[in-house]
Amino acid sequence: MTAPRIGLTADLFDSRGRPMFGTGPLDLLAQAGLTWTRLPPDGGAIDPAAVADFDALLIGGSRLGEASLARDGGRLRIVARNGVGHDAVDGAALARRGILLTNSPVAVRHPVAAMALAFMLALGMRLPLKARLAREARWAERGDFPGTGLPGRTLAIVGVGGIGRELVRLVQPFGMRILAADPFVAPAQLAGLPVELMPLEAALAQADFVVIACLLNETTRKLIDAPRLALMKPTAFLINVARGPIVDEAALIAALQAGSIAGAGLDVFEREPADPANPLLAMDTVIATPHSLCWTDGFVDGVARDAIKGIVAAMQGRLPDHVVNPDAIGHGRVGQWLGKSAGPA
Ligand SMILES: NC(=O)C1=CN([C@@H]2O[C@H](COP(=O)(O)OP(=O)(O)OC[C@H]3O[C@@H](n4cnc5c(N)ncnc54)[C@H](O)[C@@H]3O)[C@@H](O)[C@H]2O)C=CC1
Ligand SMILES: O=C(O)C(=O)COP(=O)(O)O
Repeated sequence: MTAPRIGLTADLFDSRGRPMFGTGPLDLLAQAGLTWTRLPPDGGAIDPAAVADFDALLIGGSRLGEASLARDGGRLRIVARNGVGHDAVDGAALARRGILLTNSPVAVRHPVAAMALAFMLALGMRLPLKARLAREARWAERGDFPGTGLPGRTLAIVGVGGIGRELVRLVQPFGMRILAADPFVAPAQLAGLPVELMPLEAALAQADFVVIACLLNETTRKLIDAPRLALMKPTAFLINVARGPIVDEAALIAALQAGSIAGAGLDVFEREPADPANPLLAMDTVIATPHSLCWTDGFVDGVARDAIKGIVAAMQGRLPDHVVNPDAIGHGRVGQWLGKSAGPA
């Protein structure tokens, strides 16, 4: 039996070639006698060779669809998403071959909700503009730009899953009214939370701050389109911490240019990396960050630890936590390795 091979996608490394989560999470592999390999840059989609030759993959934002599975030889046990959103991975195609797909939903909650709150505070206080006034010695103008405080204002959260509910908890001290639009959340999940569940349109029309925190799928693609943006107040801010394609970007640009909404906080874009010519990047009313504002120490370490624990479990013949394509579990391929270690390191 050959030593198990574990591949890490190239986008999990920083610009100097170091794992972006430091070495701590990788120690979990070493402690289990497992070694890892950095995969070559994949141009955005997992190379079929990675599926042919590896027992486990830890993946950042790379796409993995049927094309990536062309050389599957039956060896790959698990694809672990280093994050929670798995819209770029075809979990059903993996399940058909008996390959587990896992994600890391726990460690993301606080940092991503905190990122949404950071956008709310920074947009409301006009932080980038005020920082520029100081840098350019324009103190005389500081009274020209009153901000928007959070107390007494209305927050609408689109998607009250793990991140959305953490945001509800985080904004408690600010005394906001909190609306939620989520057709699929179980009422029990909102029990005890001071949230008014309502249709999206009603929430958009009343909100001063709208935070997108739902997943991307075919029901949420362009969910925030021109007619829905038109429902928002001209004083309201839109914040997207989830996935770019949930918002119709051309419609958002038009709404900002027309002043029909006050501003936007965007960590995610329809196309990533965002085109440098994207007008959103040049607007004074927009704070844009490169899909990484929440990458604090706790986020990068915690997410990678959870994902790597899943890989260790599968390599040791155990079912990992947070399997997002449970249909894979009944497949004969899983039956062949369950209870069996992937082999000596
Ligand atoms: N910018 C970043 O770095 C990060 C972005 N994310 C994104 O945040 C998303 C949410 O993460 P979690 O809260 O952990 O996921 P989750 O699965 O716990 O919650 C997603 C929520 O969206 C809701 N939803 C589904 N369809 C909807 C619709 N049509 N309208 C409104 N709500 C709808 C679901 O019912 C669920 O409550 C992830 O899927 C990911 O795309 C997550 C982590 C980091
Ligand atoms: O967890 C997610 O869905 C994220 O977007 C964060 O993970 P990433 O930064 O894409 O590796």
